[in-house]
Amino acid sequence: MTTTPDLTPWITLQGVRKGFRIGTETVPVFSGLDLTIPRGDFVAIMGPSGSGKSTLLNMLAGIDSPDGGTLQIGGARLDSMGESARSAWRAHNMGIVFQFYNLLPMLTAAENVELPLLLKPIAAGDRRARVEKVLELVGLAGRGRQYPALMSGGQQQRVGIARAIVTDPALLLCDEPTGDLDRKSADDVLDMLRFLNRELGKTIVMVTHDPQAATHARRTLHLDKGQFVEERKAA
Ligand SMILES: Nc1ncnc2c1ncn2[C@@H]1O[C@H](COP(=O)(O)OP(=O)(O)OP(=O)(O)O)[C@@H](O)[C@H]1O
Repeated sequence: MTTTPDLTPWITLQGVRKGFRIGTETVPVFSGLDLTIPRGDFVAIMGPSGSGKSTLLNMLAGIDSPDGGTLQIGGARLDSMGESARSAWRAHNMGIVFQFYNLLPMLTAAENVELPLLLKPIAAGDRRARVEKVLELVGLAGRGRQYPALMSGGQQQRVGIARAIVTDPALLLCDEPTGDLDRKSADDVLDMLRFLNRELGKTIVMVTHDPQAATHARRTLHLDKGQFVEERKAA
């Protein structure tokens, strides 16, 4: 079954302000950012260095909080939550895929994938079954005992994706997920993300510098000077 996003906004940013204090001054990054993303969408965020892509992703992840405005995901108002509520919310509702994988080198692929499940009341046998299932889903069946250092970049990123989806979150945030990969491995990872979006209905927000990576998304938003200046619907 191929899923299509319904058009009801699921992620909503309204008038979001965010700046960073440098010495006595606050340098604004966003002075009234609006954004809506429906559930089931796959959005690529592009923009020049320093335009605020990571700042946006950190706010969506609940790692950082807006200075003003509203940020809502599903029914949750992230802007009015405290830090610990945001991290609990994050653990239950989203997975994050990083540019440099962020795998722990002393753990096997399967142990890395298992980590987010350790925070949940799941029996060890069920945990391992779930890990095996997601490793299979990302094309790494039987590779669970391997250590990350012995895997290619593309395989390590697949482990990163497996770890991000093992708790079955509705939202995946991807920060330059192909930035460290050659074209072939990048395309494999992008096909994987597209599968997760189209077939499993995951909502995906992906920051990327790579225009070809962006073509895998349903739409691309260009961030410049604190605003989205262009929106292109994928064919
Ligand atoms: N912790 C911080 N303290 C001070 N300034 C910051 C901080 N984080 C980001 N900034 C500033 O905010 C602006 C946006 O940074 P951000 O990292 O979000 O941009 P970006 O679009 O992700 O850039 P890149 O493509 O280079 O990763 C930049 O001017 C940056 O210097």
